[in-house]
Formats: sequence, structure tokens, C-alpha cells
Amino acid sequence: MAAIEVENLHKLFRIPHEKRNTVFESLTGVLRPPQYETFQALNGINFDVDEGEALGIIGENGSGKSTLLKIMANILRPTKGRVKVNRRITPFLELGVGFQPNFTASENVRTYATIMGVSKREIEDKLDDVLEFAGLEKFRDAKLKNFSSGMQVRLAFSTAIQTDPEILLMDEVLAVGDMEFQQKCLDVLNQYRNEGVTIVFVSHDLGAVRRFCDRTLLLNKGVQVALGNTGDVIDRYVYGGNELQTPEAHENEQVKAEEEAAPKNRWGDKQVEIANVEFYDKFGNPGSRFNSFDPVTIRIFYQAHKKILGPVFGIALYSEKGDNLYGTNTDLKNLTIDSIEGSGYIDLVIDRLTIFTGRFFLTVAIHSHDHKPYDWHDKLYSFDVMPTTRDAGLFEIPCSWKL
Ligand SMILES: Nc1ncnc2c1ncn2[C@@H]1O[C@H](COP(=O)(O)OP(=O)(O)OP(=O)(O)O)[C@@H](O)[C@H]1O
Repeated sequence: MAAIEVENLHKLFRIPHEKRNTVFESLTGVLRPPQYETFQALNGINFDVDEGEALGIIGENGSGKSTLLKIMANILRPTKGRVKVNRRITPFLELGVGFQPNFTASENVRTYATIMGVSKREIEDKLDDVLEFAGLEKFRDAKLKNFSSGMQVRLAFSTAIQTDPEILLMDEVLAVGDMEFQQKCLDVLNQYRNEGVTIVFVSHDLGAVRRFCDRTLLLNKGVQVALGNTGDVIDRYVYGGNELQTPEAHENEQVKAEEEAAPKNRWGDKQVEIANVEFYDKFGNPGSRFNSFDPVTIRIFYQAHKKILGPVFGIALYSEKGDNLYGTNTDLKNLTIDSIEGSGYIDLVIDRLTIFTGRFFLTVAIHSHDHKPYDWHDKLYSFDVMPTTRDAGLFEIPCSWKL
């Protein structure tokens, strides 16, 4: 039997449209029916979660992930359709709601655990463990109002795991806390998983979803875009098929970036012009989102208005903050180009993208051997990298531990 059955779920939010500020408006408004704008947050969602399964839910901001989880947790009612939950459910949503700022950490743990259904005796037995797990032993008698939001979520998470769940609903819990705490949370989740607890896991951390979830559901603007094997669904999200990343949208983004940047980000005598730059993913499709460690090809299209002898093509990669992370050119890679004329393209083939996560900007240039620019596009192109590793930092250094 499935632990959770979701059938044809719809959720329509009604947002009050009108503000009646004047006496006249209030008076006339009484006679008029109230007006609303509606927003379709979920549109026909269907899936089952098997017992003992870990299901991931991913999608852009606002795609309906939290709404779906809240309906599953019975915090929100669906407009249409139904959710059948066949086991005891423990929602790890809105963790820490109910915390009292004027209570100490220990007092809050006691109150919160009571709300979550843990008995008084159990709470007293486990209080030290909870505080230790949260890394807050020293703060047991400090008032919560002096805690950072990260400390509060750690405390809430540590308390919540003391319940004895059969189904766990988790929303972005791992977004809070440092790496060490996130790892501890994942360890607990893995332990639950091994014990056969059913888990629904919403996260923007695709690396964690990939490692943790058996199957994954992809939402886009409230619509179920894909459901299936986690690796395939993440690829679909990252590499397209998610509607939001159509080649046109990508093109428009680039055109916009160019318009906004021109003319100070483009210079050169234009004897050769950079006609376009495209990024290609491991499937050979154009896109601007890639998994770290995947292959990527950067294709530079040029238009040479006359025969150009010995041109040099180059790129430079920048972080969002503007740090220059990497640069290379055809000269440095010992590729001598005798001449070019008319239109054509050159590929920079990256076998393995060793940067971890973030948005990156690319400068593309064509210049002569003596560094006279023909066409220079300064940070005019961008792409996003999605994490697939738990290592920290910005890029991979190939290494291994030996004892
Ligand atoms: N109570 C509400 N009233 C009106 N609109 C709402 C309400 N709650 C959510 N929405 C809207 O529904 C859409 C889906 O929101 P939801 O929080 O489920 O998305 P999400 O995928 O969890 O996003 P994120 O990744 O940013 O948390 C959003 O456009 C949001 O503004």
C-alpha cells in the first residue's frame, strides 16, 4: 500500500483585489461583491509515495513545492482533488513556529516537543541530546530572542527529530545551518530511511536530492512536469524540458544582458566580429544551466569581414562578484589558426566542469597575436552551475585521502 496518495490536486489562492480606502469606496463596496484575483498554485498533481520511499520535490521558486507539502501536512486545504495519508505524518515544515522569544532554549524544547506529541518524561531524557545535536549546550539557559535564525532552526530541527515518525515531510531544512549541521541532518535522515520511514523532501540543493531521493517530482508553475528516477528528473530540470529554460528564453536573456551592457562591455575594431556564443550541454543541446562535473562546450560564432591572419580566440571566466577565475586562449593551448574569413565557429570543449555552484560570467574575445582586439565581449555571457558534490568551496581540486 502506498504511504501517501495524491490525486488530481489543485490549489487556487484567492488574493483580495481591491482596497477600499475612502468612505465612498467603503460605502459602495458594501453593495458590490468582494473582488479577488486568483492564482493557480497547483494544477492537477498526481502521484503516490511508496512506503519507505524517499521522494524529492524540486522546481523553481514559486513552483508550488511548499504549497503541495502544506496540503500533504493538512495545513492547507486543496481546492480540488485529495491527499490520502495512510501513516502517521510528521511535518518538518515551518520549524520553530510556536517558539517563544522570552523562553530559554530548554524551555522552548520542552514546549515544542510537547506540541509535537513527545511525552514529558521522554523530553527530559532527551533534552541534553537535543541541545548537543543543535550545538547549543552552552546556550541552554539563554533566551531565544538572543539566538540567530540559524540557531533557532537547529534547535527546532533537533527537537523535531525526537518524534517517532512514519512519514516525514521536510521543506528546505537543510538550507539552514553550516555544512557540519547539514551533514548531521542528512545522517539522521539516512538513519530514518534505513528504518523504513517514508520521506518527502523539498529542496533546492540538487546534490542532496540526488544522493538522497529514490524518485523525484519536478514542478513548474504548479504543473507536474516530470516524475521518476531522480537523476533523470534533475537532468530534465537542469538541462531543459522545464519550459522556463527554453532556447528562446535563454536567447532573450542574453540579448537583454547585451543590451544592458552595451556599449561599455564591447570593443574592438570589428574586422572580425563575435556573432554569437552558445553553451552546449552533455546532450548537445544549447542551454545556460549545467551540473558541476558535466561536460560543456562553449561555441564562439564569428564573422570575419576580410581575411584575418593568425587570430587568437580567448575566454575569461568570472564569478558573480567579478573575480577572475580562469582564462585561456588558443595561443596558450598551442592552437595556431593560420587565417579565418567569412563566418564560422570555434569550440572550447570542457570535458569536466570543475566549478561547484553559482552563476558565472564569461568574457569572449578575438584579438591579434599582438593583443589588438578585433572584438571583445566583456562578461556578456552567463551560465549557472548546479551542485553535485558535498565538497566545500568554489571549484574542485582533484585529490584523495591516503592513510
Ligand atoms: N497564501 C497564499 N496566498 C496567495 N498566494 C500564495 C499563498 N501561498 C503561496 N502562494 C503563491 O503560490 C505560489 C507557489 O508558492 P510555493 O511557496 O508553494 O512555491 P515554492 O515552490 O515552495 O517556492 P520556494 O522555492 O520559493 O519556496 C507562489 O507564486 C506563491 O506566491
